[in-house]
Amino acid sequence: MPRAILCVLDSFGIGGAEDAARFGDAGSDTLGHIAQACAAGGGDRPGLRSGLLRLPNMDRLGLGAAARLSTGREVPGLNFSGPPEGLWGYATETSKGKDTPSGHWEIAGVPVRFDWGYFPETIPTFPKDLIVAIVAEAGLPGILGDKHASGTEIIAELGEEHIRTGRPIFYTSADSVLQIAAHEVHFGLDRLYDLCAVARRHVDALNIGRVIARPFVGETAAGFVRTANRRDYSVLPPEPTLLDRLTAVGRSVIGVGKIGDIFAHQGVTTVLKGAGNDELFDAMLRAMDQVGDGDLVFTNLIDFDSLYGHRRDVPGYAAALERFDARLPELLGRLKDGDLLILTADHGCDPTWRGTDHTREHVPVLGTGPGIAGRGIGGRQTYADIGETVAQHLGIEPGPHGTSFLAA
Ligand SMILES: O=P(O)(O)O[C@H]1O[C@H](CO)[C@@H](O)[C@H]1O
Ligand SMILES: [Mn+2]
Ligand SMILES: [Mn+2]
Repeated sequence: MPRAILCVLDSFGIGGAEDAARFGDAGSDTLGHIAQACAAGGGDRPGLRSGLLRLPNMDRLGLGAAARLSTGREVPGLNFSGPPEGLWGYATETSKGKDTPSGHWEIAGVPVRFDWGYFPETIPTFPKDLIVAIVAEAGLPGILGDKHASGTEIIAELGEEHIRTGRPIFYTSADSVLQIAAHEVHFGLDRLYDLCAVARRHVDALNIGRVIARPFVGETAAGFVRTANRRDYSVLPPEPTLLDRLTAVGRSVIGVGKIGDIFAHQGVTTVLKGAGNDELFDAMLRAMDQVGDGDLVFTNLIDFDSLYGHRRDVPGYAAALERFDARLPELLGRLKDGDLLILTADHGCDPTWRGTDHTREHVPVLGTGPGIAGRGIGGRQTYADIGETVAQHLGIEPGPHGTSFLAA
């Protein structure tokens, strides 16, 4: 009775990407740098965590071994000495971007070989005619921002002016993205969603991957917080993904967290949401009770990236990893005969790195399930090998990209 559980720890890179320099990311290493910082006391935060990074359950599956293979370096605190108990290795991204959709689509068997459109690191960043067209169609008094920014910093900077003027905050990043932040109450959540739908149509011609609604609440700069009502308006993947291939033959795909948004709601039969990694972990466990023979549970754990990676918060990232690792036995305990669990990531977001953007890295690939013997799977040349492994495990036809790492 084969089933598959694919769990993406968003942004959990393990260093070593051969093409990192092309992104200005040579030497970035999300796991390695967090572990080194923790070993040096830089991961301590009173009431949260302290000392060496402890990830014994992922390490036992082969995380430390995979990181050593990726970078050639030891990871402080990951000292599991026996042979790894899982399928273990890393994967290299072949897609041109280091963004979330590119990473997930490649995991699902569809590398992104075309160039996304990006906005330049100038102020203003957005083309004038684009903004004029959106402002006119949406009936806005104008916009604020119009630059590259961190989403939490820009609402602290411009949130009060936004409430005063009714002008939404437009910003972007190194990703192919137009983000719009607006107050849930003063501007209105539905109005923000409508505005994003308008913007989506206008950025199609510029080949922009996503428009993202970023609602927030609070009344003053110090008190603004983003809510869980973020919504992504994504373009469709360029080819049928693993999700499409499964649902086309009648299989169920439960998307947990952002998966539905990332795949533009294609190939997902059920969506389970949750606020934060713990709720999403619970939802993943529930999903495992709902799927049957030949089905897929596909989970994205976003906090690693959005709360800690982009915020360059080493203790927060370390604590989130330790929390996930501590709960991993709950997941392992739910695996039934025929199940394949794969833990991986979509890109890096090294919290010790300059700026606030993603980092181009290898990602870990750890697989396990009842009766699956531990074995190194090496450095995979595309994330698509993960999708093809799931395809083979679930007994559907192979796709055009990638190679399964299960025995034939
Ligand atoms: O700083 P925030 O708003 O979290 O933005 C981050 O989230 C966006 C979408 O994943 C990325 O483009 C990144 O810049
Ligand atoms: Mn991501
Ligand atoms: Mn991100």
